[in-house]
This record gives sequence, structure tokens and C-alpha cells, in this order.
Amino acid sequence: MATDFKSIPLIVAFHGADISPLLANWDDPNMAEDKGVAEVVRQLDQACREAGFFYVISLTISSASFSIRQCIVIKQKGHGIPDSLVKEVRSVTRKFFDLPYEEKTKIKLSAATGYRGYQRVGENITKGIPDMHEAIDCYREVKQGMYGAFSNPLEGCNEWPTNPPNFRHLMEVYISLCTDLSRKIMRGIALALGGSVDELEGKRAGDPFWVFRIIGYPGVSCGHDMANSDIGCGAHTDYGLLTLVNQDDDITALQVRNLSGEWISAVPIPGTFVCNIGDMLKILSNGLYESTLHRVINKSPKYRVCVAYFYEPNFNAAIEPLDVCIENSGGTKKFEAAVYGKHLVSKILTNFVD
Ligand SMILES: N=C(N)NCCCC[C@H](N)C(=O)O
Ligand SMILES: O=C(O)CCC(=O)C(=O)O
Ligand SMILES: [Fe+2]
Repeated sequence: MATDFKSIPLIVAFHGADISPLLANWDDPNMAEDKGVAEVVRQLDQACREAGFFYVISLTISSASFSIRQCIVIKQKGHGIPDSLVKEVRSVTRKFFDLPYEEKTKIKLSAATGYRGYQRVGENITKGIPDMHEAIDCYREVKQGMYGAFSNPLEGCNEWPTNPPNFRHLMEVYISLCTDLSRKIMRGIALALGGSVDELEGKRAGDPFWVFRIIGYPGVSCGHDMANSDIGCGAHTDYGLLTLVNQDDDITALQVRNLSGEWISAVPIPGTFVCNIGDMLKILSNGLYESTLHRVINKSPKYRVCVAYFYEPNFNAAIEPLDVCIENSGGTKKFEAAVYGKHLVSKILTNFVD
């Protein structure tokens, strides 16, 4: 349940300023007994109850330059995500959006591409109003007939630009590291909810779906007054479990709504992800955690880049409140079961008008 938070919490461990105890002990079945883990779990619980938003420090090792080889080594060691990769992802994104429209629209999103690919500014719609952003939307692959008829609209493979040349490879490595990091954070959140470490795995999210949005928000031009139509992304909640937002360091644009309706800025903290809770975790927690409303307004003259990774349940999971959360929230089940993939498809179909 959201509160009147005035700023977004930063998760800090006992010995160091990060979630490293969770990353170091994530596959230990007794990790809940580790003091460092317990402190991270306590902070996650508090942040999720108070704001539904928090910052985590993305890197556990620093590296001057990033290479794919290095990244594979990092993955094997089970570290977080190197800051150099996080920055590189934003840098290739900026290069792509800098290209002429004719070049970008070669990978145009449509119903025929399974809603994967490039959308121009104003194409994505939030509560009936066009958003002032352009984006590439990607989803985990959905093969024909994989989940039954309801997944048909999403069938297809992602549309990747060939320019910049390393774009696809870089993003695929990044997606894989975001999936690993999210799985570990979710184990912490499972404990925070009072469940077992693997409560949010197996039939719920053992085979997690993911959504990936590469987004650009044009800056405001000189002397131009802000109008309603200048909202980069209208107020919404995210659909799944956990979102990792990789945003530009130098522009404050993401805003989060607190209980009294004030918009609190998620001011960029270099080297961190802004994390937030989606609709499926709200249901699982029986409303103990809120999928907090947020929006984006770029009032800066500069173009803003954001790359958002969404960690989701199994596509066909029927998500309902956990027993432990029903007990801890007064004994009444507040939500009926929802199939995650159906929720996602219904959202996507209203985000785009043909
Ligand atoms: N997968 C996620 N969460 N995408 C977020 C997009 C939010 C805007 C969208 N038009 C909407 O109204 O939901
Ligand atoms: O641009 C941002 O900071 C956040 C974007 C967002 O909320 C989304 O894509 O769901
Ligand atoms: Fe969002």
C-alpha cells in the first residue's frame, strides 16, 4: 500500500552500498539466515510497502570498458550488471533514435510483427492520449500456438535494427543479465512477503516472460510552452512483476505518484536502476505492495533516453494472492486470479490503434 513518500528509497546493504548480499547468496536455500540478506530483504519490504519504487545499484564490479567476452565472464561469476554496459545500452539507443525516420521505420511495429518493432512519436496511447515518445518494443519470443489462442497477437520474433551494428547483440546480452538480476531481486521480495525463497518461481515465474522497451523522449524546443500533449508517457502502472529502468543521468523526467496524489520525481542516481512493482506483484501480495502510478515528462531541451526491462510471470500463469499475503493483510482475498499473458495482450491491444 503506497504512502505519502516524498522521495524514492535507495536499497543499501550493511557493508557496502548495494544489494550484494542478495547477489552473493541468492542460490543458498538458507539465505534468509544471512544477516546481510536479511537487511536487504527488510529494506525491500519497506520500499515496496511505502512507495512501490526503489533504487538499486546496478554494478558490483566496475570496469573501464565493456566487451561481450567480459560480460560472459561476469554472468558466470553471478555479479550484477557492469555500469559500462548499462551506459553503452543508452548510448546505442541514442544513436538509433538519431537516425532519419526512413531508417528507423524499416523495423516498424504492426499487428503483423506481433507488436514488435519501432513506433514513432505519438503512436503509443495511454488512456486515450498519444504519448510523446518513440520506442522499439521487444518481447520474449512467442511461437505459434505456444500458449493457445490468446497469445496469437504477440506471435513473432523481435525486429532489430542493423544500425548501429552491435545493437542487437548488446541488447540481448543486457536482457539476459537483467533477467538474472531480476530473478535474484524477486527471491528477496519473496522473503520480504513472508514466503519461501522460491515462492515466485515454478508455476508462477520459474519460466519468466519479459518485455523490453527502448525509449526516446524528444526535448522541448526553445520558447515552447508545455501543453498536455507534451507528456512523454501518460500515467500508468506496469503490468508484470518488476521493472528495471535504465535512464539518462542528467535529466529528471520520471515521476511517481504518492498516496496524496503528489508527483515525486525519480531523480537519476548514476549507476542505479529505478525499480518498480507491476500489477502481478500487487495481486500476489494481496495489495500489500502497490503497482504505483507513474508518468514521464521531459521538460528539458535535451533528448532523453530510457531503456526499460520488465520481468514478468510465466506467460500462462494464473496469478492470485499468496496465502501468506492474505494472512498478513487481514485474511480477505482481494483479487481474483488473472492470467498474466491475457493481461499483457489486452494492454498491448489498447496501446496501439490500427
Ligand atoms: N510493458 C509496459 N509496462 N509498458 C509501459 C507502457 C506504458 C504506456 C502504455 N501506453 C499504457 O497505457 O500502459
Ligand atoms: O521513461 C521512464 O523513465 C519510464 C518509462 C515507463 O514507465 C515504461 O515504459 O513503462
Ligand atoms: Fe512504466
